[in-house]
Amino acid sequence: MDKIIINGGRVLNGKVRVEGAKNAVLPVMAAALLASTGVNVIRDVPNLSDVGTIKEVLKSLNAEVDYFPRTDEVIIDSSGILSSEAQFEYVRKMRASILVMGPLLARNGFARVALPGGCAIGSRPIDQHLKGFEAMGAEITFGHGHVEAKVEDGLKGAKIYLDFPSVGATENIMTAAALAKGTTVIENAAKEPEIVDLANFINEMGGKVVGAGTDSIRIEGVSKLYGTTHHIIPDRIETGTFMVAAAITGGDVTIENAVPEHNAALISKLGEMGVEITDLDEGVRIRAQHPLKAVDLKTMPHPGFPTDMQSQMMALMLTTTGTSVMTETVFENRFMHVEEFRRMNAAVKIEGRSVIISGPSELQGAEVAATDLRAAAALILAGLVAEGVTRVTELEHLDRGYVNFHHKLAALGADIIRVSPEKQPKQTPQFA
Ligand SMILES: CC(=O)N[C@H]1[C@@H](OP(=O)(O)OP(=O)(O)OC[C@H]2O[C@@H](n3ccc(=O)[nH]c3=O)[C@H](O)[C@@H]2O)O[C@H](CO)[C@@H](O)[C@@H]1O
Ligand SMILES: C=C(OP(=O)(O)O)C(=O)O
Repeated sequence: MDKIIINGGRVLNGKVRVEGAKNAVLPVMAAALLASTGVNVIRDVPNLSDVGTIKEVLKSLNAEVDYFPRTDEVIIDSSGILSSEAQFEYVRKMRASILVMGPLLARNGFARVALPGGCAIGSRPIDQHLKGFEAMGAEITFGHGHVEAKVEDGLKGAKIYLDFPSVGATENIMTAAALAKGTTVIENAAKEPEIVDLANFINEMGGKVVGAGTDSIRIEGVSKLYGTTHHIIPDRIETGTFMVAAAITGGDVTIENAVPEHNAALISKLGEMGVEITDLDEGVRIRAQHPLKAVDLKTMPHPGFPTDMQSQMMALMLTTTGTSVMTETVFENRFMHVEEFRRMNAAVKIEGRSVIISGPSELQGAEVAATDLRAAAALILAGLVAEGVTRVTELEHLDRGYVNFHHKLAALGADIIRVSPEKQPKQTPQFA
C-alpha cells in the first residue's frame, strides 16, 4: 500500500502547472462514441487512473482507443459497430462510466449499464438521467443490477426540466439529444465549465448545441457526427487545490494554465479570508500571510462554491482564527474526512449538513486514510502545516484525480515523498 509522507512546516513558493480537467475529459471521451465517421483526437488529457478506466470502458464497447501520455493525447475511433453494455467492473470503479449511456442510446437505440449505486460521498442516484432519456422516448427497465434504456424508432427531441442541476444528467441528456430527431431543451441544466467544454466538443463534431453555461441548453439533433480534434479545459479543482496549498502554508505560488473565471467562488472566499490573488497572463498568483480570517461557506452547483473543493477548503479553515461553518448542500455524506482531521488534532464538529470549525487548530502529524479523492488532497494539505510527520494512505483515491501531486508540491518546496511497500520513492502510477 503506497503512502505519502509529509514533514509539515514548509512554506510553498514557485510555479506549478495544472493539467486538463478530469471532469471534462471523462464526459468528452464518453461523447466521442457519438462519432460514427472519422477519429477523435483529444488533447491535454491528464494521466489519471480515471482516464485509464474510461479508456477501458470505451474499448469494452468496441471503440479503438490509443493513449499517448508523452503528448497528453487520446485518439478514439468509434466508427465501427459498438456494443451496448457497460459492465459492473468499470461502473463500480468509476461512476462516470454511466456517461456512455447517452451516446450508446443515441448510436444504438439501446444501452445496458450496471447500476452505479452509492459511493463514499453519498447515494448518488441517476433518476434525472433516466427521466431525460424517457422524455426522449426511451423505455427504461431495471434488472439483475443493471438499467436498460431502449428506443425503437430513435430518440426524439423533448423539453426536460431537471429537478436539480445535475452535472452528469445534463451531460448524458446532451449527448443523447445530439443525434435525436428534433430539438431538446434542458431546463435547470448544470452550468459548470465542464458542461461548456462538452457542448463545444459536440459542436466541433458537427452537433448543434447552444446555451451551455446557462440554465437552458438547446440541442438540435443532427443525423451524424464526425471525429474532430478537441483540447480539454484546465482542471479548476486541481487549480483550487494548489490555491489552498499556497494559502495554507502562507506561501507565494503562481498557478500556470489556471482560468480564474472558473474559480470565481473560491477566489472570492479566499479574498474574504485575506489571501491575495492576482490574475496574470500565464494564470493566477496566490499570496498569503497568516493569520487568515474565518469564513462561513456553503457548497452549491456552479457558479456557487464547488463541493469538490469542500474538504480542501476545510483544511484551510482549520488554520484560520475564529469559528467557521462549512455547509455541504450537494452531497449528503461528504464529511468522511472530518474524522481523519480529528486524528490530526482538529477542533471540528459535525452538525447535520454542516461542520463547525473552531480555529486555529494546532494540527499534529498523524497516520490518516483518504476516504475519497478530494479528502486525499485535503489530508495532504493539512499535513503541509501540521507539526511533525503525516502519513496518508489509500492513495488510489488521489490517483483518480491528481497527476504527480507529491512531485508538484515537492517542487514548490514541500517536504513530501511517496513510498511504495518496498519504501522506494515512486511516481504516480501510470496506466498507459
Ligand atoms: C465526473 C464528474 O464530473 N463528477 C462531478 C459531477 O458528479 P455527478 O455528475 O455525479 O454529480 P451530479 O451533479 O449529478 O450530482 C449532484 C447531486 O444531485 C444528485 N442527483 C444527481 C443525478 C440524479 O439523477 N439524481 C440526483 O439526485 C446527486 O445524488 C447529488 O446529490 O458533479 C459533482 C457535483 O458538482 C462533482 O462533485 C463531481 O466531481
Ligand atoms: C467526486 C468527484 O468525482 P466523481 O464524480 O468521479 O466521483 C470529484 O472529482 O471530486
